[in-house]
Amino acid sequence: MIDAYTAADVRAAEEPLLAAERGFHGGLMHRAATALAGVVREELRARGVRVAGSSVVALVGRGNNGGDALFALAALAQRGAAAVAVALGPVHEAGVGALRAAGGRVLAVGDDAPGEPVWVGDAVAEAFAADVLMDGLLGIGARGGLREPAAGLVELLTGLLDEAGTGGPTVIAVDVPSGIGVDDGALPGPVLPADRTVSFGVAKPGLLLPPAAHLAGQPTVVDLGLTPMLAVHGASPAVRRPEAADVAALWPVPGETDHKYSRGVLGVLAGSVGYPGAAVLCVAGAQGAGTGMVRYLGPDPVARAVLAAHPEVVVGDGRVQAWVIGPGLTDDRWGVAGERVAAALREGHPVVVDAGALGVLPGSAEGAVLVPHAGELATLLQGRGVDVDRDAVQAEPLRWAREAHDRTGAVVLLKGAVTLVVGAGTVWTAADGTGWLATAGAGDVLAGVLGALLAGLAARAPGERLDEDTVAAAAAVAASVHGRAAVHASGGGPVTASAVAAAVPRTLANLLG
Ligand SMILES: NC(=O)C1=CN([C@@H]2O[C@H](COP(=O)(O)OP(=O)(O)OC[C@H]3O[C@@H](n4cnc5c(N)ncnc54)[C@H](O)[C@@H]3O)[C@@H](O)[C@H]2O)[C@@H](O)CC1
Ligand SMILES: [K+]
Repeated sequence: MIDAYTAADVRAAEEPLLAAERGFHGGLMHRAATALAGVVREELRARGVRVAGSSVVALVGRGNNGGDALFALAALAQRGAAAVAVALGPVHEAGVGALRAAGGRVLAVGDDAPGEPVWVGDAVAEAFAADVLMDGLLGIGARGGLREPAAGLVELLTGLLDEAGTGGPTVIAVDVPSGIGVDDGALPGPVLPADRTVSFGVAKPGLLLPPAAHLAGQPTVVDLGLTPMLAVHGASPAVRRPEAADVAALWPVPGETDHKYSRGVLGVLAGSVGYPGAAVLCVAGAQGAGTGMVRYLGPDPVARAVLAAHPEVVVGDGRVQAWVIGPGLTDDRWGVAGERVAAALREGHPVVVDAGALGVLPGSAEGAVLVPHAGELATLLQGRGVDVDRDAVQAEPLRWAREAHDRTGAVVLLKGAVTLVVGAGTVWTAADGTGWLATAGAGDVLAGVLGALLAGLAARAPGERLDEDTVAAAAAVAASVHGRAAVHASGGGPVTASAVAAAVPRTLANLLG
């Protein structure tokens, strides 16, 4: 599990350690900088460049984030790298001293920065020509986005990096990409996109939350010994992302005495004469995820298509442990869908609600998991009197997913390259897919996978309602499996929703094996 804690929790955990350090050389900043320098060396190796003779540049801001970057540069200079700090104001004095003592250079952008004064264009050129570029402008002490002159410099560099494609330096963000909303993943101003973020102690929410997560690259968490202090403070993770072991831990694996009913029966109310494929794909996702049985409800021609693809499906009503309601329904069926959602919730069954059925939710949909994309979330909120559109949802997905949770009582899984799951407690994310997964029908498969997982979990606890955090965790785990299946099916190339569903059993076998 990647667990992310808010800046305030990290500070509260750090403070007693920093106070107790009293200038001890091997303290937190030394550890952070040593680990950071180690990651830079890894990235140099990955580029086929030796440390001695390499070029490493850091953009350095006024706080301890800049201090980390300066000490890491000093460590690299000691190993023979040409290490250059671009200071954008007054910076960590001891860090500058260490860098200079190790033979590194300091360039100054702005009157109040130490070092050789340079024109911003020259600083950009120096940074762009490096093998590795560290972003140490702002860390967890950031208030709002980058200000000038850092903002302008980052905009120029981002433009150059965009044009360069895969050329240009490997960018490593120090703790967080500078200028992101550390706790909410917002982007209040320009941010340098990183290939990798080295986060100290624990991950920060902004590394896992869209839109900032898209600029953080691969997160690497360096253990600084903070975890016991976080526990002492009673801090709990603000955002979590399941990893392979967490998928395996939650996924219900059949035992010797299990039968189809004890493994979970999923009801699927999906598909229409206009969109029969949505039903077929949803059922394919559920079957791939290993549900005990699927009961399908829908128009005859669609039922025939479902049976043709999946002869093991039972058509018609009956006992189920969970529902998927909505994929591919046309408006003539929304009324039926709304009644079925309300009935399932009354009976205490988890319900995955998608597409058209999102518009016919009961006043309180507690117990449901809504699985909209950004446009559907905007429509759902508009229907409840909120003035918001798709672009606003994409700019602040956490805010609007939370708004939808607050207004409906349901767990909200907001689909995207980074999937967000918001319930009353911890926020969950998943980001295991590929860009190729943005294809028609992929959402129907996800609904089926999640429905199957919820049916399996509900079958394990007969007569009990699944608690909200379990449902939210299941939603993130299903999104992770769906993304991983897409990666398997894709092999780096295009992928269809059918191929994603077909890859789910293999993906689960790898995860559970
Ligand atoms: N204190 C330590 O020894 C440790 C610090 N760590 C590092 O320290 C960082 C936190 O250090 P700080 O608390 O100094 O915070 P930052 O390094 O994030 O810097 C905050 C400073 O920048 C200024 N600032 C805030 N918002 C700004 C904005 N939008 N534009 C321009 N300037 C702005 C403020 O004046 C503040 O002094 C962490 O992110 C991490 O990198 C970690 O290495 C762990 C140990
Ligand atoms: K940073």
